[in-house]
Amino acid sequence: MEHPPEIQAVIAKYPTLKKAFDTGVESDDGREGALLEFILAHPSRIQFKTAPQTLLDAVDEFSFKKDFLISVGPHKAGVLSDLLEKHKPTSIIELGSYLGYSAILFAHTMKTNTQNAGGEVKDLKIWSLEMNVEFAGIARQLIDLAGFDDIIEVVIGPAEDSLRQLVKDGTITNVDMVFLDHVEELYVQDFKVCQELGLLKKGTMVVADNVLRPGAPDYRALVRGLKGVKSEGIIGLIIPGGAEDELEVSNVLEDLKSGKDDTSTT
Ligand SMILES: C[S@@+](CC[C@H](N)C(=O)[O-])C[C@H]1O[C@@H](n2cnc3c(N)ncnc32)[C@H](O)[C@@H]1O
Repeated sequence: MEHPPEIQAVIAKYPTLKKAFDTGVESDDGREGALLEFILAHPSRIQFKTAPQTLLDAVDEFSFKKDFLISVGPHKAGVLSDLLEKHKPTSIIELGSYLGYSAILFAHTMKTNTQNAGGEVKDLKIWSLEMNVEFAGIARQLIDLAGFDDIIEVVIGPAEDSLRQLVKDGTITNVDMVFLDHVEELYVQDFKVCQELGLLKKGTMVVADNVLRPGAPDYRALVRGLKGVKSEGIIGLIIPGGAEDELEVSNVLEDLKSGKDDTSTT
């Protein structure tokens, strides 16, 4: 397939992006199983539990050398770690686990922050919601290899159903952070589900990935127009390739009403 010169230059520099540019396919074509095999045979594997960053580095290495992965990747990982260090969440709901990269990043950062502050690691919790059973299975294996199976629970099913069930059975009553990283078209709907379930309280931080690429303009307009929410975009790069994207970081300043149809704006 013939691409414009700027795309050809990107592909020449980052060959693992070729398939995505040629076919539009970025996941679910066998690469996830190949990643698991790569990780299980990786020379750093004996360090994964003692130094979980080595596992994330190995996933990034696969994305650079073997096949592109739709994980947040190393640049956005830095942005997210900084946010966690500032906000210090102890409970997180993530919509879209994929292979567990961001969940492992969150667990590692939260655990390090908590230990540095003399807090209790046993109080940390991440619910990572994933509807693809194969991806969820690989995520659980990587989470186990990184030693975070006590902190991260991968919940299989469509995010909306899992959110409703977790709240209904009393597993979740409130969270410090929501990470939206599943499908941009569902950000508005699932943000409203979190609101309806009473999860968006004063102090909650909601972070949404990919608001520029592929883009979530409706979501951005919603959170920026909501009374009681302070929202801004932070630049994050898609790696490999270096394409500029933004994460929308929304801090809830007052409890958002849990009325189902409440969409009150400033
Ligand atoms: C971009 S990936 C998530 C990447 C992950 N957060 C990371 O950085 O490692 C999006 C994931 O959301 C999942 N997904 C898509 N729609 C979903 C839904 N409605 N509920 C739960 N998961 C969904 C996809 O199967 C895919 O694994």
